[in-house]
Amino acid sequence: MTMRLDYLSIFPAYFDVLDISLLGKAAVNGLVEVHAHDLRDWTHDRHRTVDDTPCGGGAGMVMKPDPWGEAFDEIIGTEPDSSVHVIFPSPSGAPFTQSAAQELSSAVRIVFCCGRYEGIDHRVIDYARSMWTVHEVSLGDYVLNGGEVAALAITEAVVRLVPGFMGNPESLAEESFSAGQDGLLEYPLFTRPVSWRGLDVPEVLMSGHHGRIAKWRRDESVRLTCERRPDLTDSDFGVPH
Ligand SMILES: OB(O)c1ccc2cc[nH]c2c1
Repeated sequence: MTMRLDYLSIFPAYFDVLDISLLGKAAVNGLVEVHAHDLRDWTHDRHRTVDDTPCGGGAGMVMKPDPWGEAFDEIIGTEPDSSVHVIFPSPSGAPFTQSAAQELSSAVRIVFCCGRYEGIDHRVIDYARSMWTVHEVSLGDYVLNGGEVAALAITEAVVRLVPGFMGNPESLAEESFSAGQDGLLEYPLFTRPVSWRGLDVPEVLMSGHHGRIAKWRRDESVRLTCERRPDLTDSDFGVPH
């Protein structure tokens, strides 16, 4: 199954980067198909206008609905289809999570709508909700200048989970937030040399004792999660003794 990814933006060149690294390889292997579109291609005036002043007043400009609607008609179609996932990155969106990435990794089509200015006329999102499966998502409690960087981050989080993408899928099981880690943060990692600038690899990791190593790793995951992400912990994790 090939996952089709579409990106609607006034800066489509942001997505040229998807031709490199693993994502580029996935495209070559037919796992994903990437299409970036310039929203201004669906404007009809000399200045290729995509924005206008906000109704009700206020600072900045709002993206007009018309170009979005015409782009939707051409790129996605005019018939409802719940299998199409339309993602609007937004500071006011729901937090994007690893479980959301996992769910989206089985999608056949994902369309990223990258806003700019103060945002997109809300009727565009309402219309999209009437037609497709819509996700308004935020990467965190900070504001970017547009949706493109968020779309790239979400793309990477999703595509790396597509079956066949990662050479060694086992590595996914032990990552932060993965089910195999019970949603905990990943433990600290070490490799050779064993001693480096007076800093040594923890002895337990060189012991060859798999049970002790597993316990050390679990304890470290719990400690780090309790310290850095108490929001992810619950009574089951407790605090390592
Ligand atoms: O922080 B964000 O993810 C984000 C997303 C979309 C727009 C549109 C204008 N500023 C934006 C910020």
